Amino acid sequence: MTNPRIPIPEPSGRARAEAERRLDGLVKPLGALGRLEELAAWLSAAHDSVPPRALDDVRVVVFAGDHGVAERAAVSAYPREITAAMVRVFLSGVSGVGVLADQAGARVRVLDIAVDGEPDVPPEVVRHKIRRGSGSIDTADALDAGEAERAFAAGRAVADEELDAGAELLIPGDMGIGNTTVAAALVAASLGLPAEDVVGSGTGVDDAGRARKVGIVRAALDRAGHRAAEPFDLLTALGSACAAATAGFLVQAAARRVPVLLDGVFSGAAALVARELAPGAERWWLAGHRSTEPAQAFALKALGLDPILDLGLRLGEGSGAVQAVAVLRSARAVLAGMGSLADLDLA
Ligand SMILES: O=C(O)c1ccc[n+]([C@@H]2O[C@H](COP(=O)([O-])O)[C@@H](O)[C@H]2O)c1
Ligand SMILES: Cc1cc2nc[nH]c2cc1C
Repeated sequence: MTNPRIPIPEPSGRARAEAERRLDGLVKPLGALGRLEELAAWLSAAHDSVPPRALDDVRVVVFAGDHGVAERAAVSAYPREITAAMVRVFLSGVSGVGVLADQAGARVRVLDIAVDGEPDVPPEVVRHKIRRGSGSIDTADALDAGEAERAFAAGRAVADEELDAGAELLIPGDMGIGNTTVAAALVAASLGLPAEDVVGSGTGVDDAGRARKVGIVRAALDRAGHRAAEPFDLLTALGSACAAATAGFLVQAAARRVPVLLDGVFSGAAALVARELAPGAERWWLAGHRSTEPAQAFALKALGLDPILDLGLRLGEGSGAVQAVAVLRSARAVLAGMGSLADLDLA
């Protein structure tokens, strides 16, 4: 299978340099606004504008799906039926990300990409559905031939829908019991790491549960770790329809010059694979927060991304990233509103 590289534009180096020059002249000691200054320059480069434009229209898309590993072994602290039930919770507006998105003035859309079942939801929620569940990666491929490409294209189409409707910042959310096992396998295969190093406790499994997850990831790597060189083959073997759709979503935002705030371990793993399909796309992504999952730390390090927030979150759904929106807006406000050192009346 060939790897169709997707061209990604570069953020503006000119705007970044201009932002850095202006930040140095603001009414504060040099560098005193720390990471906010770096984010202000980053956003200026993305928008090719100093100050950058306001981020009024922020959208979270939650990609929901089931994973075969959760059926075969107790890899999660919760039953797989939670995935379908949570789709209804997202629709009712009382999910964690729903409440936190309200605080940020962001919208939340949920899509059933691969929930195992036919939930009673409006047709638009299943419009991009690829399949019911994904294969158990330790014993079989997650996806059938062609499904990774179809899910990736669906993710791109979803990003296009949101961007055409006016989105100025995209956040990928995830919902899927068992998905931290799949994310760990993708990161381990991509980076050549052993299962023990990447597996975490997900929704809160105990030591025995974590040991079971390590065993599953090890078996998955033994079975198909050698297929990591080709991104669609990797997604087919060790990923899921949601991972492929999330990767497409991330790539399309970058292709259209729109910033993304990555969330936890699942979007981190998808981003690692997405970068292989679209080198340079990572320049349009920020890491919204640090999750408790070790695989996320490895993925972000490999992508050269440093999390904005570190709140000990492990919810997924886009819940950490959406809280970083306030920080990005603050970074922009500094450039847009602060006075200059040169105007101080020191007499
Ligand atoms: O975002 C994270 O890093 C994260 C860490 C732990 C758990 N989660 C969420 O919990 C689910 C996966 O956990 P598990 O234990 O079922 O693999 C899935 O719905 C994720 O959104 C998410
Ligand atoms: C209730 C619940 C909500 C979630 N949201 C994301 N992952 C989740 C896992 C569980 C168990």
